[in-house]
Amino acid sequence: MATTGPVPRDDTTGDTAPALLEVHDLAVSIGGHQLLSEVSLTIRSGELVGLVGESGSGKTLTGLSLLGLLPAHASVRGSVRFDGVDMLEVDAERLRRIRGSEMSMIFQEPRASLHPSRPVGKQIVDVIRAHEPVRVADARRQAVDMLGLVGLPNPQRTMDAYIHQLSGGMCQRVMIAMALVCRPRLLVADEPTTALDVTIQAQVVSVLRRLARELDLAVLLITHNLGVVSALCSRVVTMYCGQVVNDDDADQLLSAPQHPYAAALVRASDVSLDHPDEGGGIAGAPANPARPPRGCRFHPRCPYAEERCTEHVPALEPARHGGRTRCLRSDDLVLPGVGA
Ligand SMILES: Nc1ncnc2c1ncn2[C@@H]1O[C@H](COP(=O)(O)OP(=O)(O)OP(=O)(O)O)[C@@H](O)[C@H]1O
Repeated sequence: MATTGPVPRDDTTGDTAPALLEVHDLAVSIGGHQLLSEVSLTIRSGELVGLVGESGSGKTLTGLSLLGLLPAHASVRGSVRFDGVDMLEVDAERLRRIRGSEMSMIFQEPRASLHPSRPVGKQIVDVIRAHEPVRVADARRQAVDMLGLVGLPNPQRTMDAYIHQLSGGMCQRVMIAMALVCRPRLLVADEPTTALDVTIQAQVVSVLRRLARELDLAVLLITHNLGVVSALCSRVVTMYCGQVVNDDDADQLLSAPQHPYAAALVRASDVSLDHPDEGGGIAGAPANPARPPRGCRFHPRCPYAEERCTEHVPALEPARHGGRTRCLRSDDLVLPGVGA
């Protein structure tokens, strides 16, 4: 797992801020296959939360669910409340207004989300004018300001650039500017640094961290990369096989994880940090959420599994050292963290 290097984290958000987003028992099926089940998580105003897990664990589907961006044929149950609004019940027009102006999402490949033959400035102006009744000249000023805020060196010139004239890191900053120009309260960032080299990853992380503070923005950061998470997030939600299995303070997760799968992820990232040639994967193949194993979904790969883990389904419950975890053995296990 690549990392961004040691970027100090900002821990200024206390746990007393009101919940901005509350997801409760979210379940998503597509084509008759249940891909998410019992997904619950909370994000407070201004909070930076990581969403981690191996490929296929359901991170992106969770992110898309929050913004009502799942395929039309998906069936969704549970509840997603954003600032008091029930996102699963809201009508299409309200949803369109919320997206972009109150909640935004950015993706791994900014070039795929930006128009190739329209200057980036015009694309940002379009977003502003889709949400706010402002004149083009005012929208242009806002766009230039935002391009400056994300740290692009010459915002005026960037306004007229096409994406093929910009580097990957600059495109990602343009994408961030576009997502934040209407000052949303929550940004869902899906692998925003994965396509970038390590130095540029660190720059993008530091831009997100600064903007979160300056704009009082909450961020749900979806990533494989625990280095990026530890640089940015104060809390980390871990998914396995379509479920949340652990929800913990970032320091707790890294130093003394409370779920065997979370511990395996931490260990895998630590191994790849110290000994990149060793790869650092987790033994065994990830379970398929459409055909989960009986009992605890992680038990076939879990070195700590007992007989009961093969039969009983663990609930996501308060853990010994704070946070919540989904493990029948959470009371007696002591799991190694980074550097152990
Ligand atoms: N539109 C879809 N139709 C059918 N299955 C889907 C669809 N989107 C995702 N899936 C399946 O749902 C599961 C979760 O996918 P998701 O993309 O949310 O995982 P992820 O954790 O984000 O993985 P990655 O890190 O690779 O992006 C996977 O088994 C995936 O194949």
